[in-house]
Amino acid sequence: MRFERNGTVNPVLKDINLEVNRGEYISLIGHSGCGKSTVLNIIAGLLTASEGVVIVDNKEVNAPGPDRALVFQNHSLLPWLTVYQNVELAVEKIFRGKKSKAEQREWILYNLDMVNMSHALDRLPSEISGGMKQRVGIARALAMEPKVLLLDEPFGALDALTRAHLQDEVMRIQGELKNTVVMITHDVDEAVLLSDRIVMMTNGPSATIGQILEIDLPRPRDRLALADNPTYNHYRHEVLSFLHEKQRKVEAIDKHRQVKAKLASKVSANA
Ligand SMILES: Nc1ncnc2c1ncn2[C@@H]1O[C@H](COP(=O)(O)OP(=O)(O)OP(=O)(O)O)[C@@H](O)[C@H]1O
Repeated sequence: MRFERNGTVNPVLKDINLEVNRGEYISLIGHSGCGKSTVLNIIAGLLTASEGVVIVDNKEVNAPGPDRALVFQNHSLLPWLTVYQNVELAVEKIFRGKKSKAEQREWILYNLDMVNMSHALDRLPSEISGGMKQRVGIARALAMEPKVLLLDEPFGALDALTRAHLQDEVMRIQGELKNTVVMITHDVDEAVLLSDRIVMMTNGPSATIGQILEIDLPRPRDRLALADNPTYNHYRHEVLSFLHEKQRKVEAIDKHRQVKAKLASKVSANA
């Protein structure tokens, strides 16, 4: 993937080749700016790859579609609609002519119940907490019955307790519905806890997949029990060492640049 701005070409991603199985939970992890959101936006059809294609269910996709629902870090609810109406909007769009009004209502309630939001159906987004907004965003995405759920740091803006609670809910829902999920995260514990595979990306420019780690931990997973589990800690260590090794490289390159710049300034001062 290349971005062009003011006549300058910026190569962001290169050779991203990833096959995701149906029902699999994949996390993308990598340093800030390496291109994770770009990958997700290409899958969502919001960006078109400079080269290559995205295939979902044997079909090439190059525009947004209801088969791929995206949930952002900053909950994107419409502020003038209630919790119920926010989900209703998506459900009406997808199921118009396919489900009756009563069936649609049942489906909206079912999905809001799934994320434990049945108690706040008539509240506006401004009247609920950040974690609750994120739940509604997830319910709205699930209600679209997407083939692929795309989560862009869905828990990033939440406090630790709410984050843990919502992670558990997403794990439970995914266990029930067997959604295919691609999630961006910066949180190593979150990646290990939730994923079947962790895709670790190298630093940009021309970022690519550096390593893929398979997380072979039985489900359902319990965060407390896993804290003392040596296999869990091994996976955690693998991801941390990947990220730190890459980080060291960045620092090494920066140092190299600093040294070069210092030398250059000395040379020009002596000239
Ligand atoms: N529309 C765009 N036009 C030009 N450059 C872009 C555009 N979108 C992203 N970039 C650049 O592409 C690179 C990757 O950005 P991206 O947002 O995908 O990274 P990221 O890994 O998701 O970062 P973060 O973890 O900080 O959210 C960055 O250098 C960014 O500045």
